[in-house]
Amino acid sequence: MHPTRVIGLMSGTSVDGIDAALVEIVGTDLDLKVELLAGKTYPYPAALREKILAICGGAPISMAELAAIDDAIALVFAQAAQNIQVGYPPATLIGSHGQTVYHRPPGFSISENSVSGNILPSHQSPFPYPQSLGYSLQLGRGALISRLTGITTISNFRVADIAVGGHGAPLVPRVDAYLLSHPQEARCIQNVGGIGNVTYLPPRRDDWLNQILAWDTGPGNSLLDLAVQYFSNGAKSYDENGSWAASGSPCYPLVEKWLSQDYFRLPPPKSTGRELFGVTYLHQCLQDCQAYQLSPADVLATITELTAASIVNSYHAFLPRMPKCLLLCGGGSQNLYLKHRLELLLKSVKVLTTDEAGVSAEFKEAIAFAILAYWRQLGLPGNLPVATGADQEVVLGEVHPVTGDK
Ligand SMILES: Nc1ncnc2c1ncn2[C@@H]1O[C@H](COP(=O)(O)OP(=O)(O)OP(=O)(O)O)[C@@H](O)[C@H]1O
Ligand SMILES: CC(=O)N[C@H]1[C@@H]2OC[C@@H](O2)[C@@H](O)[C@@H]1O[C@H](C)C(=O)O
Repeated sequence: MHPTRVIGLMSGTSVDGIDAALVEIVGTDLDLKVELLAGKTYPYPAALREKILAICGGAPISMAELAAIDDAIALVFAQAAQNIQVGYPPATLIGSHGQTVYHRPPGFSISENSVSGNILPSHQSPFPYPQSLGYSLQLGRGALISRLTGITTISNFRVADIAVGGHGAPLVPRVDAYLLSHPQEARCIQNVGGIGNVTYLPPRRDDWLNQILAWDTGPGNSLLDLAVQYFSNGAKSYDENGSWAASGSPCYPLVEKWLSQDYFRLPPPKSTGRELFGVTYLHQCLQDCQAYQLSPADVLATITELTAASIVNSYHAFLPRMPKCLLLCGGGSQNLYLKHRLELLLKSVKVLTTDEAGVSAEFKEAIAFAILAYWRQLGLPGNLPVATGADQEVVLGEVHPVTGDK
């Protein structure tokens, strides 16, 4: 069987840049195999990053600006796709996640969403209006990426799952299941990006697929990155290796207070984003810290502890049993202090990275969107209803074929 060469493109909630992965894929599920030929992160131009972070933080934006940013993002994504395949035979498919700028889990009605005036029709609608559907907006339109690269592009992966009642996130669990499950061992795959998310994989026997669990654990690096920027007056964007936090001490009463927040108690399926764990949340944390006269290093240690404890507590609360092993991925897997805290809190659970199980910890999400695009082309479902809360499996992604003239 000839492998299919696919490019996966992803920019996550850290908004640090575009992760691009050029992969070769064979098989479809238990026989799925993926080889990473090249992986690279292309930082966003500073002005574009600032604009995206402002929108994510709720800054008002005109429709004209939205259109311009949508295309600016598509352009840098297309450039990333062109660059990653230099020196290789061209890919035949791109899976582009785009940039999330807004995410609303299901369960809110339109009237709860800061829309002034009643915008719903006053007459009786012939349809039962799905008041509580989620909404998730990823910018960087696939049609433009396809046009610029000359490669069929799949984008907008989250909307089909949302339309059948799901959160549209996390979408990586089905990929985790086929790439990282183990025949005898229960594992957790923990991504620590801007937001953290876990996939629990029981040993691969009997009804294992139906026993997978997954959810967003809460903040990954989002609060930590914002705090580092604040304390360094913008000179640093993250706590490299966690060494700044490691020089302080966590304030446990504050960690306890923050952990009592509703999101952490909510049972899965659940998803979140910078709308909750963003600038406003950090300001509240900084205000709470004042009462304890914490140094910047102590604040960073306390926020890192929140990330670690929210992850571990959610396992105790929502998993049928603790896993044998935890495989970390995402940028936070390089934070040695966070890893150390997780090891201490998890006691007998082995903490490794997905690299040690053969899947790049840095590029796993980009690889996942290459696989989701490949499944889309084969007409195979990409979501895992137990992870997203959808009422059925669905094929994910909108196809933007190449139009002929480039
Ligand atoms: N050497 C390092 N030490 C500590 N933290 C690091 C290091 N390298 C990267 N990070 C952290 O990882 C973050 C980027 O992670 P990643 O690219 O996985 O996030 P993302 O994909 O944007 O987020 P998400 O998974 O939520 O969509 C950086 O913002 C930084 O906080
Ligand atoms: C709406 C959105 O972009 N969600 C991201 C975010 O970043 C991490 C976590 O929250 C996860 O649920 C999701 O991304 C990964 C790739 C996913 O869908 O599995």
